[in-house]
Amino acid sequence: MTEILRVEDLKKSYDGFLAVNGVSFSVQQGELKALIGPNGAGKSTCFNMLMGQLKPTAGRVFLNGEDVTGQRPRDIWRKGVGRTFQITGTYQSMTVIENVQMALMSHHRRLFNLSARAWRMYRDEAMSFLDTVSMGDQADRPCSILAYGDLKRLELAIALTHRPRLLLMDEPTAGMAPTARVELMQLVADIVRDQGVSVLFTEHDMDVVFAHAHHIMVLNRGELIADGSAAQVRANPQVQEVYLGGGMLFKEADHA
Ligand SMILES: Nc1ncnc2c1ncn2[C@@H]1O[C@H](COP(=O)(O)OP(=O)(O)OP(=O)(O)O)[C@@H](O)[C@H]1O
Repeated sequence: MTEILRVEDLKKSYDGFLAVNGVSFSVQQGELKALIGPNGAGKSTCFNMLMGQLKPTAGRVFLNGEDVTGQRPRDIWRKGVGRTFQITGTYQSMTVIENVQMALMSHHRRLFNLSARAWRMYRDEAMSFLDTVSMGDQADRPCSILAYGDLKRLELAIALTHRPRLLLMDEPTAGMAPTARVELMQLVADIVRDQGVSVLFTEHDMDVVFAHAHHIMVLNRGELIADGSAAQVRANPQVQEVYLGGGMLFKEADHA
C-alpha cells in the first residue's frame, strides 16, 4: 500500500491551550478514513493544519513522503490535496456546468481566458466530471435553484477537477436529510474505489461514518484515542466512554 499522508506528533496551541496534542496517523492510497470526535475535540484544527491554513505549533505533515509542514494552502493544493467545506462555495449566478468549467480553467491555469473557445474546450471534460457525480442531466441549470444535496455533489465534482490524490472533506453531509447523506457518502465511496483517490473526512453522523469509512480515528480533547476498523473503534472502551454510555454511539450503526 502507498502512504499518501503521514502526520507525526502534530500539536496546535491557542494561547497556551493545546487544541491538538501530539496527533500521529497516516492515510493510504484508496483509503476512506473518518476523523470523528465530540465538539471541540480538535478536528477542524487538525484539518486546517493539513491544508496549510494553520501553522502547527509542533509536529510534521508529510505528503507522498515530502515534508509540507507549514506550507501555504495553495502550495499544498498544487501538491494534490483538495478540500470540500461545510458550506458550499459555488457561483450561484452560473450554471452547474459553468462552475465545473471555471474549476477546469483554474486547473489548466487559464482562469483569465474566458473566451468562447475556452468555454467550448472544457465543456466535454466538465460533463464527464458531472457524470461522475450523476449531475449530467442538470448541467445547464443555474446553481441558484439547485437542491442542497445537488450543490454538495457539484462541489465534489469541482474538487475532483483538480484530480486530487487526497481529498479532505469537512462534514460533507452537514445540513442534509438522512437519506441524502447516505447517498452522498456512497458516491464518495464509489469514487474512492474507482479512482484510487484517498479521502479523509470529519463527520458527526455516526451512521454515515460506520457505513462507509474503511478506518475511523477518534479525537478527544486534542488527543487521538483510537485509530482502526469500525469493529475495533466500536469495541474501544475509551471511545465508548467519550460517547457516553457505549450503546448510544453505535446503536443505529450496528449494520455496518
Ligand atoms: N482560533 C482559535 N482560538 C482559540 N481557540 C480555538 C480557536 N479555534 C479553535 N479553538 C478551540 O480549540 C478546540 C478545538 O476546536 P476545533 O474547532 O478544532 O474542534 P472540532 O473538533 O472541529 O469541533 P466541532 O466538531 O464543534 O467543529 C476548541 O476548544 C476550540 O474552542
